[in-house]
Amino acid sequence: MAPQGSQAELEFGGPLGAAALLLLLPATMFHLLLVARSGPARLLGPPPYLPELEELWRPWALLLCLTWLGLQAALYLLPARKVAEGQELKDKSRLRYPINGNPIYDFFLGRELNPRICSFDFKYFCELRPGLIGWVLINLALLMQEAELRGSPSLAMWLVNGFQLLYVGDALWHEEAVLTTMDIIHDGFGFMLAFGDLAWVPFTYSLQAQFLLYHPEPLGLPLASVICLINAVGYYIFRGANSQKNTFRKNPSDPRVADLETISTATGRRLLVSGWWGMVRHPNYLGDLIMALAWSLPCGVSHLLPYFYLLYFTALLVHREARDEQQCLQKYGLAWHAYCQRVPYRIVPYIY
Ligand SMILES: NC(=O)C1=CN([C@@H]2O[C@H](COP(=O)(O)OP(=O)(O)OC[C@H]3O[C@@H](n4cnc5c(N)ncnc54)[C@H](OP(=O)(O)O)[C@@H]3O)[C@@H](O)[C@H]2O)C=CC1
Ligand SMILES: CC(C)CCC[C@@H](C)[C@H]1CC=C2C3=C(CC[C@@]21C)[C@@]1(C)CC[C@H](O)C[C@@H]1CC3
Repeated sequence: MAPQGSQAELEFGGPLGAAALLLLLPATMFHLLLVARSGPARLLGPPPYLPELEELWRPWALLLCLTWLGLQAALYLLPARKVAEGQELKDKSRLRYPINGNPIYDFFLGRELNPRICSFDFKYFCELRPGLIGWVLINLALLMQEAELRGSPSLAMWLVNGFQLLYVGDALWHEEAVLTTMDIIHDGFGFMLAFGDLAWVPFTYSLQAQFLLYHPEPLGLPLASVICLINAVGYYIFRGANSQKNTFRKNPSDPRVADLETISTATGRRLLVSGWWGMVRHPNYLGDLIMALAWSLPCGVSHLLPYFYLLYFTALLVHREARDEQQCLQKYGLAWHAYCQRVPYRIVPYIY
């Protein structure tokens, strides 16, 4: 069993890294929001102005947030829903309580793996609905604001809204797949996921639409078609890879995956070594990154700001891939080494 508590290897740079991220993440989010609405929209450099403290406090904004969470929580609790069985958890239901846990590190990553009140699972609830749907609603509000401002929404705004709506719709349609992510199985529910899900996703993932509202970008049909093609290629790889693995994990004899080549592991689970998962070790990340590029391109190339998501996401996925690699090495040992030899590239064929 993987070491836990005080013996576990610390991630995210340990307490120092966690302390830095606690400050950096909210500061970055504020910086991006302030800069997006300024004329020069400079990603690097100080923000154009700092709002007064009173400007940051609006009772109705708090009420709106609480109402949004309350509404989502009520919908989540509706009795008419499918109940899915989750994966075996990292702690195998045996709890250990180290006395001298580091409070900053624990606050960032969360001590509690899956906090629940009755059947209300805080982490699962936050991971998808409020933040992802909130992101789409913010995008839509920006589209409507642009229509009010300029008579009709621009083609660039339509593309950004359409692409991101597809992405969120896909995540909600395949909701059950979230149960196999490391966020649910491995990470605690701390600042990273609470802030990430509820603030970072809706406010920074909608940055392209925010940028377009203040910095209109003329976009011709030929270029728009190329961008649509890039998004379609990304989505094809992303969905193909995720569905192939999910189908295989659910039922390895399913005709759609039964012919794929696999290697056995000591745990009894097998690893795919052909199909999407024989191309690179994380084909789904590759597709996701191609889509991220397609979301930025409608904003033109005059500013770096709309490419923030692509840059951040590349860093997130490289780090996530390394973490997943460690976890797979612990789970599968020699079989994982064999897989890495057979499929040497991590995300981008022949490059990385
Ligand atoms: N937009 C965003 O901000 C983010 C999006 N994502 C997206 O979410 C999706 C889920 O990503 P994530 O949770 O990181 O992980 P993955 O869906 O990539 O799952 C990784 C797991 O898949 C299994 N696996 C790995 N290789 C193989 C293989 N060859 N054959 C069979 N199983 C294999 C292993 O688990 P096991 O063997 O136990 O099944 C491994 O731990 C991705 O599409 C990603 O792009 C992720 C993070 C952020
Ligand atoms: C605030 C930090 C910099 C990092 C926070 C990370 C979170 C925003 C992401 C961690 C894993 C995520 C996943 C998704 C959204 C972003 C977070 C919460 C998806 C739900 C996006 C849609 C995909 O289809 C599934 C993803 C699972 C992981």
